[in-house]
Amino acid sequence: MAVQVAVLGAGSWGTALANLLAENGQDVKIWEHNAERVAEINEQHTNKHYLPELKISPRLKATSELADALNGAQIVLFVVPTKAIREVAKQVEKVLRIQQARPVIVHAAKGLEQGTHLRISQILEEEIPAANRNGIVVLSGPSHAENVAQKDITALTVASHDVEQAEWVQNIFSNDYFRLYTNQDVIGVEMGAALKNVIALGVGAIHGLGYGDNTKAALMTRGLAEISRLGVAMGANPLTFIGLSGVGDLVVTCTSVNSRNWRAGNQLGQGAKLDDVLQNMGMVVEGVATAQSAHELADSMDIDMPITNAIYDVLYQGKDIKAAIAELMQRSNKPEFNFE
Ligand SMILES: NC(=O)C1=CN([C@@H]2O[C@H](COP(=O)(O)OP(=O)(O)OC[C@H]3O[C@@H](n4cnc5c(N)ncnc54)[C@H](OP(=O)(O)O)[C@@H]3O)[C@@H](O)[C@H]2O)C=CC1
Ligand SMILES: O=C(CO)COP(=O)(O)O
Repeated sequence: MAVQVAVLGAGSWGTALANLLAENGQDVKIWEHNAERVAEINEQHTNKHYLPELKISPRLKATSELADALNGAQIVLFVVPTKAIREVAKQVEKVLRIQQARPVIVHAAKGLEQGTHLRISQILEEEIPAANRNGIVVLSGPSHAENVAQKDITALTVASHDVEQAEWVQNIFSNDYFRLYTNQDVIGVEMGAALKNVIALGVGAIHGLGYGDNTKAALMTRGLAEISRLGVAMGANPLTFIGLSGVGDLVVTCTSVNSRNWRAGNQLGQGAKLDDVLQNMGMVVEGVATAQSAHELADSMDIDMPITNAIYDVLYQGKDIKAAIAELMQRSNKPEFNFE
């Protein structure tokens, strides 16, 4: 039987996921605050701004009324940028309370909240009381919306403390090009997802500056080392960082022109100003805000994250990228691993 799903956010990823679910035979309503985009999805079956190539399934219905999207939904899938999660969750909570509903909450966002440094599932836990949610599940992993829209074979992680719930969501999303693996390490999955965006900004920047493959491999590998360091200190399982939501997502984001984070970094490396880059992107570049959260979090926990800190300095302190690279290279010599 079809499962009723409310998808919140008709950006690139929300549209790709909602369309996939509709094509899987689920009953999907996508909520979008922009009424013109709602009309475009319902009447033209397109979303030209975010996914210009996609022909959207006529099974997918869009609405600008949150209560309409949530009415009867068994799954509520949050796919708005990190900075909008709390605000949208507050609106959802009000509606679920009136509807006396208790859906499974799933999110596919990748970031850490600015100020609080919270992971997305923690924000959702704070804003939606247990009486109005039947667990929280995280969808993550190497998955550019553009590739999923083209039905490229894609493998992801679906994470929840409750393995049965993760398996239920796994079955609802799975098809012949979209394969999901369950994982109970919610902290590791969310931390890998958030922090790889910062490293992708750095890899884009060194590409823009003309550095070669050795430099990119070094940055990605040492980037993963510090992502794992912070993640493990927060309670993650180190193995998660060699999985799809760790190295998998780091690789796809650091090597693809589809990545907004990589593209933003590339433009910065070529000398563009951050404000101009963000304004011209027309889509969210999560790594910029996450660089600040990760820098502050690592500082407060006394975790060494030299690459993330260097990227923070470039983005927020106006440091020259070449000077930041030189400082990284002048650090004292170290062993690769500190085996206990
Ligand atoms: N794109 C991708 O390939 C992937 C993205 N992700 C993650 O998914 C999340 C969403 O990204 P993505 O879809 O790419 O982002 P986009 O920038 O493509 O789209 C964002 C969507 O959220 C909406 N939105 C923004 N702010 C609000 C708000 N306050 N209230 C309601 N709606 C809002 C936007 O509406 P409007 O257009 O009106 O501003 C738009 O529909 C991010 O955390 C990203 O890291 C994860 C995997 C893949
Ligand atoms: O998370 C993503 C791919 O897995 C998308 O990355 P960008 O936000 O950099 O486009």
